[in-house]
Amino acid sequence: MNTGLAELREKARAVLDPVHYDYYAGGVGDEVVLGENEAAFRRLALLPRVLRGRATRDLTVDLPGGRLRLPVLVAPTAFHRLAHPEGEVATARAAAAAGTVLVSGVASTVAIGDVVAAARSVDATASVWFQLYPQPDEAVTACLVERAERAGCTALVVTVDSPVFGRHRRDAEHGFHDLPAGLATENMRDLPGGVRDIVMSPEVSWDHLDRLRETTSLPLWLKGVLHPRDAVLAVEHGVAGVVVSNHGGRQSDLAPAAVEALPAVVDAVAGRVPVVLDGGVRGGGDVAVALALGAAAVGVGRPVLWGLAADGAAGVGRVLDLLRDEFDHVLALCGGRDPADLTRDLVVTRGRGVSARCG
Ligand SMILES: Cc1cc2nc3c(=O)[nH]c(=O)nc-3n(C[C@H](O)[C@H](O)[C@H](O)COP(=O)(O)O)c2cc1C
Ligand SMILES: CCCCC(=O)C(=O)O
Repeated sequence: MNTGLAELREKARAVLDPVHYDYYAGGVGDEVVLGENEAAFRRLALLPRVLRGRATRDLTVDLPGGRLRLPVLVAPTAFHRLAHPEGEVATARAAAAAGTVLVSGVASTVAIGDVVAAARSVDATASVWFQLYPQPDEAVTACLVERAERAGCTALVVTVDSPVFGRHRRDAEHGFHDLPAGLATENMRDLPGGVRDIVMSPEVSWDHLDRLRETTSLPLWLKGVLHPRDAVLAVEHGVAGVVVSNHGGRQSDLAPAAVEALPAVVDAVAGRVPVVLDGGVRGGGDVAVALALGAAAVGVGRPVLWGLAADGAAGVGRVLDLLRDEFDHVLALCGGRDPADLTRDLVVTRGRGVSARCG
């Protein structure tokens, strides 16, 4: 892990209520996938290419829903006001200042309108995406989508890896089920039928996704895809992009490491839509490996929460700066001029030698 990120994590651990630290840090079940997401990156290496570099590198990536000045976006995570009193407002400012996208969760502790306003107060062109779980009551989903549109969000991210809540052992041990007094999921107020809670439903289907897509003209990303066949279905159902993710090891503890699921999804999608990866990205080298395996960008979840807890917007800014700086350095070391120079032939599995057929 990048040493700066490790320091921020330790600072976060020191300042956070241990119950809230464990909510952020923990995973499902035995936390096998939680560990594997990071370990899988350490099993991969990048072959440098020589004599083809450039003094300054262009890290920009264009995605449906916004331009990123570095190929790292802020993955949606719940309850930022547990980490810092400003919550998602601070995260939004930092993401906008870094020139990247905040995917703001439906389970935010600041209403989406205020999140977008915070981002735009820093950069009038900032893009904020809205993440939601498709609700079994489609009137609720439609209302959430309309709120995101009215707020000025430029894409929707539909999370589909949560037919039921993941069982997080650390939360169960602490008895952590509810937000403390004074904090609430602000997007979940005044919804049809008086609904207040986010519902996870195993009955949500591709039909729900089709109907959701008909209610909006925003680009729609599908988050939580691991099976290549689902990636193909996603394209057939008209998504603008796919996020390969096991929810940071918080849903099925039998899932593969995110980066291990990436190449097959990239192959299945075959360039028709961009693929983003999240899970276990802890340094610029991980960003480079994911891009070399075909991701257009990566998402980071927990490191942003550590930065937020450690130092509010400045801490989140530090996380994004560290990742940008380290990614740029690794790109230079690989003889890359821009992210497109990171190709799959550069990726090697440690301990298995290098194929003479590379490239
Ligand atoms: C505390 C926490 C809360 C999360 N909440 C959500 C959420 O509300 N919606 C969602 O789609 N993903 C959620 N995620 C998953 C992240 O979007 C992302 O997939 C994951 O954190 C990436 O792994 P990383 O933390 O190793 O970077 C959450 C993750 C964490 C750690
Ligand atoms: C309804 C909140 C869901 C948060 C979440 O997705 C997580 O903690 O992983």
